[in-house]
Amino acid sequence: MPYTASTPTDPNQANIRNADHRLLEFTKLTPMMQRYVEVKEQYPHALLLFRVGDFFECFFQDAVTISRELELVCTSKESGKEIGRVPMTGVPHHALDRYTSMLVEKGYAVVVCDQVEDASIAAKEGRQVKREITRILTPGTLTDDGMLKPRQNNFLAAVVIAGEHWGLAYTDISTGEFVTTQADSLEQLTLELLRLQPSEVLVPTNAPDLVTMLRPGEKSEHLPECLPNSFCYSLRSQIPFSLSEAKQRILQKFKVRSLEGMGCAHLSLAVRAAGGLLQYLEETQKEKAVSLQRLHTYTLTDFLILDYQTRRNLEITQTVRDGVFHGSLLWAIDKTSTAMGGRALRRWVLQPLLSIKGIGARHDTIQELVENNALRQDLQQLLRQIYDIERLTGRAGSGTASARDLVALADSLGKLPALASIAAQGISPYLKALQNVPPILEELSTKIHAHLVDEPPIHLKEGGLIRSGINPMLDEMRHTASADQEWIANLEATERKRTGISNLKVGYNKAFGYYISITKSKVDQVPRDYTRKQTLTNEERYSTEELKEREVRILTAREDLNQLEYDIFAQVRSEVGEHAEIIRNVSRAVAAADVLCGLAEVAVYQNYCRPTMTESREIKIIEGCHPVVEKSLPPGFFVPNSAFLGREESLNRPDLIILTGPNASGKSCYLRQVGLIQLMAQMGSFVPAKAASLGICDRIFTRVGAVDDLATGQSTFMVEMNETANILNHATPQSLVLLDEIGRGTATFDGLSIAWSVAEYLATEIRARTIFATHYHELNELASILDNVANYQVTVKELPDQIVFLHQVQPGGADKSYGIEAGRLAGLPPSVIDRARQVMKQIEKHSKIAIGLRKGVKKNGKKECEGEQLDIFED
Ligand SMILES: Nc1ncnc2c1ncn2[C@@H]1O[C@H](COP(=O)(O)OP(=O)(O)OP(=O)(O)O)[C@@H](O)[C@H]1O
Repeated sequence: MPYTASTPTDPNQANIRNADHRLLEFTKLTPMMQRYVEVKEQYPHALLLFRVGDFFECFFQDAVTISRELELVCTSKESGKEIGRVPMTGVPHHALDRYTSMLVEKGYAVVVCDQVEDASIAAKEGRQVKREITRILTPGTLTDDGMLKPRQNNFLAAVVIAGEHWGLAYTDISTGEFVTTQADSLEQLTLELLRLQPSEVLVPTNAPDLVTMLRPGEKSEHLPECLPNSFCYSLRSQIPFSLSEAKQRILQKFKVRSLEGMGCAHLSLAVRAAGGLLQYLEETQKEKAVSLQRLHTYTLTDFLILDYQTRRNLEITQTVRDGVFHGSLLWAIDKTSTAMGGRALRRWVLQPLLSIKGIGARHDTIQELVENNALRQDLQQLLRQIYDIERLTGRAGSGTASARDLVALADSLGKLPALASIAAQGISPYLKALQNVPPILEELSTKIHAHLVDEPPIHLKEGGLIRSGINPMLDEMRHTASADQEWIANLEATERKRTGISNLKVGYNKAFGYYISITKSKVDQVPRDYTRKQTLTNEERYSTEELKEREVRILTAREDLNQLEYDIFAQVRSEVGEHAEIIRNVSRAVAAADVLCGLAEVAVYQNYCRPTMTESREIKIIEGCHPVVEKSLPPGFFVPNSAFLGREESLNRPDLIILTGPNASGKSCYLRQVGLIQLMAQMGSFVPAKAASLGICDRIFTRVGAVDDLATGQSTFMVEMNETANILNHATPQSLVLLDEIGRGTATFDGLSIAWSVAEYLATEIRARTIFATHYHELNELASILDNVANYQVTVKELPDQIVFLHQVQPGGADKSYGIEAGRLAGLPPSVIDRARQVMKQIEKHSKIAIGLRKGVKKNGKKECEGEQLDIFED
């Protein structure tokens, strides 16, 4: 549906010259359009959705077109590559929410417009249809360079402290999710806050460190990036979150006798945080706006820990360079069909599991969905028709759902039995969970459909919501009202006949009610019983006793009627709200099934394999790929590489790999791909490899690249050292450590020494599974000293006038760095290159590096040297 821009004729349009030219189709710059212009400038990737009658169409922005199958296809502005698509064929307006929330979930700003005039009239007059923006939905805040930051969410959190330990409770205002947990350290707590990105955190005054840390703009080791700009926190000294008071509040709120069923009975800090949050919600009246789900508890130690740097370096939800969704892991694997599924996938990817059983249940389900294409496709087809049940139920529970929300909810609930019966063909755990749809949900769906009309109006108090035959009183009132309406309809003809005024009209407006309108030239024919109501330039408006009487009757009856309709609607809504907990349980199962169908689809199309998960320390990846780089390259271009890590009694695998290779050969890519494969396996996904056997990791650490942190005034080297210190202080033998270029931010010898000792410490003291990418070829010597260290290199082929990157990781250390060669290819002047070669020869001649070169003897897996182990650059 291509867009054709018209030439601006309205002077108002001059104001929008900076905006996208497509705005020219608006005929008037309303305040909302002005807002659109601002949004468009702020959010270059905003999509614009137009509502046209019962359907909405999408007008493409820079990056969006509509494909032949009528899907909304979003493509990257820079690369022109597709980044996602949404089916758009004849979507009824109540489906708008589903699509918009899905797009917002995926990181787009969405502008929704309503058509404000009849398209056929506009077409006849050769004009564009007038549209007005009704809603602008933005997913997050803007970065300095105009890109979208990840969506800002609706989390509200409360924290309590006792010694080293913390209680953390949070609620998602849009879904009513209400959760509590405990953290054993400040690091654990802040990691969780970073994952949640709450828009508000309540902090007690006795946690000054956290208070300082959360101050906007403040950065620290634990919170290296402050939470979003909109983030604010309240110091609630008045909320002592006392245990007994907190318990009382929770019991009262959920009308239960004990905390046992909520899993937090023994976790006093979690209870106090939850109680404090409840108190805050009550005090600030926010409680009325949230339909809280029953409190549940989770344990932070059930999940693989991904610290802030690792989330950033592995580009899990957004890319490092641009901070955008496109190019992230989530982008590569998100094939969810529902907004709930999208949210669940995000949770899963940020909280990979530690339990083999839990991971196995997800893998089993994916395997079944991979093997049974028809089952997966049938499920996905139905899932696409399901709206955001979680949020719609939340709105029903808090009394903010519109009639359209309820109809959308009913449509979705009505699909669940069919979904369950398709799932019944499966045997895996998550499909079984989908089979239990409580009958009450179907009853609710039927009830909503029986009560509400198919296309209810937006405004609840304007009537027209409830079907006939539902309430005798309503039917009676409608009957009376229609008799009066008929009387009014006949009045014009009656009065024309009585007065002989052929152009007499009966009209209505909100300020003056019903009136009889007579043109000025005919006023001498007005009967005596007419009383004047209003004088206009060319007409006089009158009323009669009878008309006044009818008017009062009609207006009162209409008000009563609308009120009764609203009451009936509110009753249905609150009935839905009463069953919110049951609906949410089912919606969680739907979201999980959606995630798994999506992951299965990715596994099928990208040829992923099911990893074997073990309790061992083994990391064995055969022909692994980087999920994002592979997807971004043409098929067959990515060179797969294997990885073997984790020394064990019987097996001679290394704990530490020293990875060398020229610039741009693929070291970082390899490093990240090993991390991503481990993470994907533990979140329950299949992995981009031919085969994989993976021991569970407790943490993944990464240290990639050297970036100055100007905001905190930390130098490249200090940032690097802080991050390295954090790794050395927290890594365990179960951890996976990925280090890229440690020691590059300082003088060569200092850097080399530090790189050496860090690698040695990791291999001998911690024995964490580590890949250490470096340009210091001297580190290859470590492999001859330590049994659990191996050298690998990324290979290149040298041709007379160029280097060909083979991107192949092979055993052995690289003996050449090709740095000067890279400089030559980059266009450094020949004289500079020649001089560099000369200088290098000199350095090589005069400096002999003797790092543990002396003959050593093996003892306890370590080679012991006769003399000093480290003699660097000794002549
Ligand atoms: N296995 C691979 N198959 C195909 N292309 C690859 C592979 N690995 C990396 N590449 C390509 O090579 C580019 C450079 O890779 P990468 O950044 O990992 O190199 P590097 O060795 O870490 O470089 P530097 O030392 O300069 O940081 C990547 O952007 C990617 O497009």
